[in-house]
Amino acid sequence: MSEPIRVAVLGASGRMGATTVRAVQEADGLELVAALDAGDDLRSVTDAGAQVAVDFTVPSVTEQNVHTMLDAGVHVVVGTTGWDDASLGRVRDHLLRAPGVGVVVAPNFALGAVLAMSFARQAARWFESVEVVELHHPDKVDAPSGTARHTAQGIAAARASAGMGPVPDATSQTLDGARGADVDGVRVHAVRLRGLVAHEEILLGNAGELLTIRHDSFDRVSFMPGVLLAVRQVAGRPGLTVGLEDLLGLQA
Ligand SMILES: NC(=O)C1=CN([C@@H]2O[C@H](COP(=O)(O)OP(=O)(O)OC[C@H]3O[C@@H](n4cnc5c(N)ncnc54)[C@H](OP(=O)(O)O)[C@@H]3O)[C@@H](O)[C@H]2O)C=CC1
Ligand SMILES: O=C(O)C1=N[C@H](C(=O)O)C[C@H](O)C1
Repeated sequence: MSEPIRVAVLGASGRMGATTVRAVQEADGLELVAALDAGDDLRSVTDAGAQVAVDFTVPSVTEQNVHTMLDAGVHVVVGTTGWDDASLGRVRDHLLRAPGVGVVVAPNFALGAVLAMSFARQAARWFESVEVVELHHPDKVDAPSGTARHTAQGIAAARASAGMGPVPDATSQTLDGARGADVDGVRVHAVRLRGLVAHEEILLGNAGELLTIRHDSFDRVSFMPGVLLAVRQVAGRPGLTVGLEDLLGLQA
């Protein structure tokens, strides 16, 4: 039998970190060797001999955590949101100086959410109108969600490559925020409600018809199959992988 993959969890006391700690402890072929939270010294990741670090911390620290892990030669699976082209670019550059090391950054590890994004990209070129609504628990610190941004960016790219123009919208008088955020020309709306976990609706409209693609995470265990898949695959994927699509054999 092969040796288990040694895993560290960063943000281990948080909602996602605690769920990940349990999932790693229960998973075949994985061994939890470190569980860190705010204030802990990242050197304990390497002291514990971790091969893969999973980051579910906060947008303000996640990039620095990844650079520190890369300097230590540790593969990283990142679920924390807040990434943009600039921060991803800095990690890509850093990886040139860390040959053989892999980083997977995924805005959503729920298999249904990844499929919903893929379906939305597939549908995008056939619908004149599209808007994204994300709905989350009220303790979430960022809006719109990383998933909604990724969804909107994918839809916008699909529309652009199909040569489509802007989404029709005659709004000229509005209260600030009423039309949501503009992500590459796609309107994104964020709802925060006690009782929710993580949900997304993609609304695609044509004259006389509406296609709704909806995904619901009712429990954080929904993210764990994707997290464990990434932990198992990251060492075999040197460089930066953004999104789980490639790991699931879906078109990004
Ligand atoms: N990709 C995906 O599938 C998913 C991604 N997420 C994302 O994951 C992130 C975490 O979400 P969630 O678990 O709900 O948030 P929580 O606030 O519950 O957890 C974050 C944890 O990180 C800790 N933390 C803060 N700074 C550091 C640090 N420097 N080093 C180590 N730990 C630190 C926090 O400690 P303290 O509270 O003391 O500051 C807290 O325990 C968010 O960005 C969220 O959007 C969430 C769900 C799924
Ligand atoms: O904070 C959360 O809860 C979630 N965050 C991620 C995001 O911003 O997309 C993933 C999921 O939506 C849950």
